[in-house]
Amino acid sequence: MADGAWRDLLGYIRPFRTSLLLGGLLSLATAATGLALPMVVRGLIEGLGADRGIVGLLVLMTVLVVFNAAIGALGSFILERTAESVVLVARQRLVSQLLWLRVPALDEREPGDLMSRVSADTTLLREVSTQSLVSVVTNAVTLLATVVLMASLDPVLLAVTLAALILAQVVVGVVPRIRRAAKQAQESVGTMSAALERVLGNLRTVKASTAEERESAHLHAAATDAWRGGVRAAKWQAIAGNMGGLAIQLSFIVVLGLGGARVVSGAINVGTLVAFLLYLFYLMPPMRQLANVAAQYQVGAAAIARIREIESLPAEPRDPPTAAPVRTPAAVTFEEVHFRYRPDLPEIHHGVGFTIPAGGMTAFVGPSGAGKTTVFSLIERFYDPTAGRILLDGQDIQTLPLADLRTAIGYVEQDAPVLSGTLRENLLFGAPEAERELAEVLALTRLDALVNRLPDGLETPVGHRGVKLSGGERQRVAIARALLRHPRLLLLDEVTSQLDAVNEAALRETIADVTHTTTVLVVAHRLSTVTMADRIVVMDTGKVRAIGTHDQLLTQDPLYAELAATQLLAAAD
Ligand SMILES: Nc1ncnc2c1ncn2[C@@H]1O[C@H](COP(=O)(O)OP(=O)(O)OP(=O)(O)O)[C@@H](O)[C@H]1O
Repeated sequence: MADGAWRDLLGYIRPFRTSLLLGGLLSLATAATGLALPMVVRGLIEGLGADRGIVGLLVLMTVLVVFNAAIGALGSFILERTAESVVLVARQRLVSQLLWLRVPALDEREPGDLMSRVSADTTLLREVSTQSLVSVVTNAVTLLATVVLMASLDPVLLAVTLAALILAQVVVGVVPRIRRAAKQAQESVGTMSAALERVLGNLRTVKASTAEERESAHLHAAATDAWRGGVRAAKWQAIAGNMGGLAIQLSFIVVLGLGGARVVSGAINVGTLVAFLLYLFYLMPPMRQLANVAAQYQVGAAAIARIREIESLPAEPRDPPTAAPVRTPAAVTFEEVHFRYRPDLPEIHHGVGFTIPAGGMTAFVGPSGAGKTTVFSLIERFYDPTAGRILLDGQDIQTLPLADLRTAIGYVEQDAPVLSGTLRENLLFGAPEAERELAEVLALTRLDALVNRLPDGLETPVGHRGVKLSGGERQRVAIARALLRHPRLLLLDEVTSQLDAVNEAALRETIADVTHTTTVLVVAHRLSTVTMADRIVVMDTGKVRAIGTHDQLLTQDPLYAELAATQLLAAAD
C-alpha cells in the first residue's frame, strides 16, 4: 500500500512542483544560514579571547538572524500555500468523482462516510504533501551538514554523539504502529459521520422510535473508537518525537563532560566546544522533523488509501449533451430485459418486454416488488440490464450518449425528493433556463396558491429534503420540476399517493395535457389514474403478464381484475 500511496502523493503534488521547489530551496537556505551561526559564534568567542574587535561579527550575526527569519517565513508560507492547494485539488477531484459515480457504487456506500473522505481525509493530505517531500530533503540535508560541521570541529566528540543517537533508532520501530492507529482513527471518523448522517437525516424517525439513547450510544462508541485510535497514534508519535530529543540531551551531558576534559587537556578550545554544543542542539529539530515526517506519512498514506478507494469506483461518462433538444414524444421498448441489482442478488427482471408508442399515457401496475420502479431505473440507465435491450425511438439506449438520454427524460421518483434550498431553486433544478415558464407550470401543478400564500414566495427555503412542505406539496414540486424540463418521456412513480382528491384530479388533467407532447409512464396505485391510461402494463414477479386497456384487462387478466378490485380501489378510497 505504501508504494501506491507514494505514487498517488506524487500525483497530487506534481502540478505544484515549482512552488514546492521554491519553498524547499528557501527552507534549505534558512537551514544553511542557521548552520552558519555557530561558526560565527566560535569566531566571536575566539575573537574575544584574542582581543580582536567583534563588532563586525555581531553585525554579521544580526544580518544572518534577520535574513534567516525572513526567508524562513517566506519558505513556510509558500509550502503551506502549496499544501492547501494540494488539498483543494484533491477535494475538487473527489467531489467530481462522487457526483459522477455510478448508482450501483453509491448503493453500497454510506453518504456520511463519503463526506468524511472529502472533508477529513483530504485535510490529512496537507501535512503529508509538504512535510513528506520538502521536510525529508531539507532535514536530511541539514542533518548531514550539521554532522559534517561537527566532524570538522571535533571528530572524537562526534563519535560519542553518534553513539548516543543510535538510541534514537528505536523511533523507526514504532512508525508502522502509527499508521495502523491512524487508519483506525480515520475509519472511525468515517463510521461516525455515517452514523451522524443517518441520525440527522432521519431525526424525526429517531425521535418517533424513541431511539435517541441507542443512536447516541452508537455515535459515542464511534467517537470513542476515533479517540482510541487518535490516542494510540499520539502515543507512538510522542515516543517517536521525543526519543530523538532524549538522545540529544543525553549526548549533551556526555559531550559537556568529555568536551570539558578535552578543553582542559588543550585538545580543543572553548569556542570549538561551544560551537559543537550548539550544533548538537541543531541536530534535534531535523531529527524530530524526520520522525514526524515518517509518522505524518503513515497518517497521510492511510488517508490516501481511503481517497483512492473512491477514485477507483466506476464513474459515468461526463460528456455534455451532444444533440439539440428535441420536444417530440419518444417511444420506449423493452426487449427481453433481464436484470439483477448485484451479481450475488436474485434476478429482478426475468425477460421484461413491452412496446410503448410515442405519446399517450401508460400505467404500470402490479404487486409490490414486481419490478415497476426498476423499469424506470433502467430507462434512466441508473443500472444496465444483464441481458436484453432497451430502445428509445428504436435506438438502444446503451448507444446513446448518457447526457442526451437523461436530457430527454423527466423523472419524478417515488418519494418525490425535494432538495434543501428555496422553492425556486427546486423548481428550476432540472431546467435552470426555464424561468419564464415558471408561472405556467406553477398554475398547472396548482402550486401557485402555495407560492402566493408564502411571505417569501418562491424564495422560501424548503428545509432539508423539503421538510417545510407537506407531502402533497413535495410531490407537486417534483412534478413541476420534471415538467419544466420539457421531457420527451415523463416517468412518474406513484406521484399521486399523497395528493388529495382535488389535486389529484388537477394532476390527471395536467397529465392528459402533456401526453400530446410527452410519452407519460406512471407507476400507479390509484384506479382513477389507471383508468385514464391509454394502456396498462401489468407486472408480476419481474415479468410483464398482460398489456391492455382497463376494460380489456378486467376481463382478460385475473391478477389485474383482483388488483382493480382490491389494491387500486383501496388506494382510490
Ligand atoms: N438498489 C437496490 N438494490 C437491491 N435490490 C433492490 C434495489 N432496489 C430494489 N430492489 C429490489 O428489487 C425488487 C423490485 O423492486 P421495485 O422497486 O422495482 O418494485 P416495485 O414493483 O416498484 O414495488 P413497489 O410497488 O413496492 O414500489 C424488490 O424486491 C426490491 O427489494
